Amino acid sequence: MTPLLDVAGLTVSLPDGTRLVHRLDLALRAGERVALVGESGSGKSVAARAVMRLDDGLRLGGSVRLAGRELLGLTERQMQGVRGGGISMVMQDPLTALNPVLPVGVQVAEPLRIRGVPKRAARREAIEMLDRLGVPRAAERADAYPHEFSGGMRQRVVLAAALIAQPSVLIADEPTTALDVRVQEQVLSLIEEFSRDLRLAVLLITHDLGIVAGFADRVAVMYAGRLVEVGDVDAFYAGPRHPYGRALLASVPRVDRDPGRRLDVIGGVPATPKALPSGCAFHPRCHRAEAVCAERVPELKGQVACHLVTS
Ligand SMILES: Nc1ncnc2c1ncn2[C@@H]1O[C@H](COP(=O)(O)OP(=O)(O)OP(=O)(O)O)[C@@H](O)[C@H]1O
Repeated sequence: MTPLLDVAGLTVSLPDGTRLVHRLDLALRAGERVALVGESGSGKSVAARAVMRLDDGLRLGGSVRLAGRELLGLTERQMQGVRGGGISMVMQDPLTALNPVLPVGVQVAEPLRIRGVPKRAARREAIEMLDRLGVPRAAERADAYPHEFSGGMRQRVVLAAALIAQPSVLIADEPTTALDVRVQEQVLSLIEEFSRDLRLAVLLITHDLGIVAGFADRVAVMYAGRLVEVGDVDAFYAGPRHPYGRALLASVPRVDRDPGRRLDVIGGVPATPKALPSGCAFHPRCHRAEAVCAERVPELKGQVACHLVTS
């Protein structure tokens, strides 16, 4: 079956040629939920923003197709039609995503207004969407301002704005990081509900493996700008194939293990795409497919990538 979102060989570089994301391949089917995990700086957000074409200064290569339509060649005007309607994105901090001086109902309705829906009809739909996402007294609350909402309610408002124009793909970049655990679960289960009911494909970006198991169908692991592993969620939790995936999983607290046991720590300095240790396999001059050869590059001992391959 043709994927709904098909990212193939996506490369994102700084103007000086430094690669932040290197040949990323990832496909999402309608209704599928994929978690993109990896530690801070591994390139998850850069990749997601590239799919949405949000970073002007970065150079993009490869291909991003939505329902067969190539997005990388589209003009900014054409992309504005895709954003919100085809692919929507929800970010970590709902406050920065919302305009503090506009009532939330107006902001939720905006994607419909951009698409020519008359004001009253757009407001009606915005209230319905807020209600569906569990905002109490939605008709009344639509006239309130973002600061009058709690963090969890604000994230529901952001979600309502992201979903109102019925996108087929939702990219959620750490959507629950700023929320407490109970609200985190509520927001994730709302996203899951939409995914199931409306066949919404979801790419959930997170560094929290604790929330992935109950949510995703597949897990994709990024490390230093590369996708190092993609697999079914059950297979991933049963035994990640890549050393970095294994290290990531070992550092997650689990109730079924000795609660007194100290968590594994991923040692060394994380290799970010911008600051790759020289001699690392991710370095352009190295031809090794595996992460890093610590034996061949002894000065790399102590770097996280070496630990992984030699452990
Ligand atoms: N516009 C930019 N210009 C230069 N470097 C950038 C830019 N955006 C991101 N980077 C760098 O690219 C790398 C990847 O960043 P990115 O935000 O994608 O990481 P991430 O995996 O999403 O991390 P986090 O979980 O902390 O959000 C980092 O080293 C970051 O400093």
